[in-house]
Amino acid sequence: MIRVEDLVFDYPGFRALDGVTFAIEPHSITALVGPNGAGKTTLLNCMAGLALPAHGHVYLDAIDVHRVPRQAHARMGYLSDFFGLYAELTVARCLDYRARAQAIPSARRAAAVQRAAERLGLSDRLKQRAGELSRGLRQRLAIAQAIVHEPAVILLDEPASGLDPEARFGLAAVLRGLKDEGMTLVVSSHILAELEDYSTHLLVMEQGRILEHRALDGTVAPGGARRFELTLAEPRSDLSAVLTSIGVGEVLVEGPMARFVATGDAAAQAALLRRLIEAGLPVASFAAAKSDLQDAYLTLLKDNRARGHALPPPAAAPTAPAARP
Ligand SMILES: Nc1ncnc2c1ncn2[C@@H]1O[C@H](COP(=O)(O)OP(=O)(O)OP(=O)(O)O)[C@@H](O)[C@H]1O
Repeated sequence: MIRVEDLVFDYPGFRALDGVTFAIEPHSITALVGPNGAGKTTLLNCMAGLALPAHGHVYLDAIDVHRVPRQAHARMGYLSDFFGLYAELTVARCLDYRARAQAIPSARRAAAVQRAAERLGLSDRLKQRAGELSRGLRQRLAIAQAIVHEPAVILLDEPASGLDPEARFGLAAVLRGLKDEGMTLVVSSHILAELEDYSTHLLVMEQGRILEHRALDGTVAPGGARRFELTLAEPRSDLSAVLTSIGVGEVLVEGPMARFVATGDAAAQAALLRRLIEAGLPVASFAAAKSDLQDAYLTLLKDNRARGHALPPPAAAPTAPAARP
């Protein structure tokens, strides 16, 4: 869906992206994380075709984003970390303005405005002025503007920053909804616990390079094998034997808790739960294992730093830098 190939971006005297390469699958939500200054915003700007790399390419399917940016923008939505809204315009006018900017034909514009408002839960706010909205609703309006042309891909830079817990929860539901409707999302954030709730992939950056890129769905092997966690109401000495007898693998038991690997979709997971209960186990909880993103992220950064940045520090920009628009 998106391919980023050997991207290099230089600010005056400073290399902010240094050979960044990765690919993003369709219908996924990629959490883009990294310490302050890692290069996340620069990467998103390059992916959106707003910053011209010194080297490398960004492809959206077959479209070279920097060669034919207008074609790319027709299929892409972008929300900057410092977005602006026209405070005096109503929600409907803000969306209509963006629909015009995206050259949506007038016959389809009203429907596009309604649809975007509906997707972001703003249908009852269409007549309200943007400047009167709460921060959470302004954020939703900004996202609605970014998707008014129904892009295949949306890039969001720190969409949760400054939102209260309730608004962040609502935002997570919105992002999940967009993915379920078929969009591909890349979301940068520092709030790892929430990213874990809705992201399907993790992309970790440090010093302008990719440290890690992996799926977050607990998949441990091709063919859909996943790691599960089971907690019993009380420990059972035969837990390991029971689990092995019902055909799950890599069983690890600790007191009333067990971790194991099993294959299959949601129906197979339901059947597995039924068999655990039929085997007489007092199941208190059973779910796909969480990856504990925060710990994994901190360990990754620590290991990378302990290796003394096996990667050499980013080089200073060798030539005149590309301008940031
Ligand atoms: N206009 C600029 N001129 C020079 N250097 C810049 C400019 N913008 C960013 N940088 C530098 O490039 C590096 C990457 O910045 P970027 O904003 O992409 O990082 P980030 O990962 O998004 O950071 P944060 O999490 O703080 O938003 C930083 O070291 C930053 O200081």
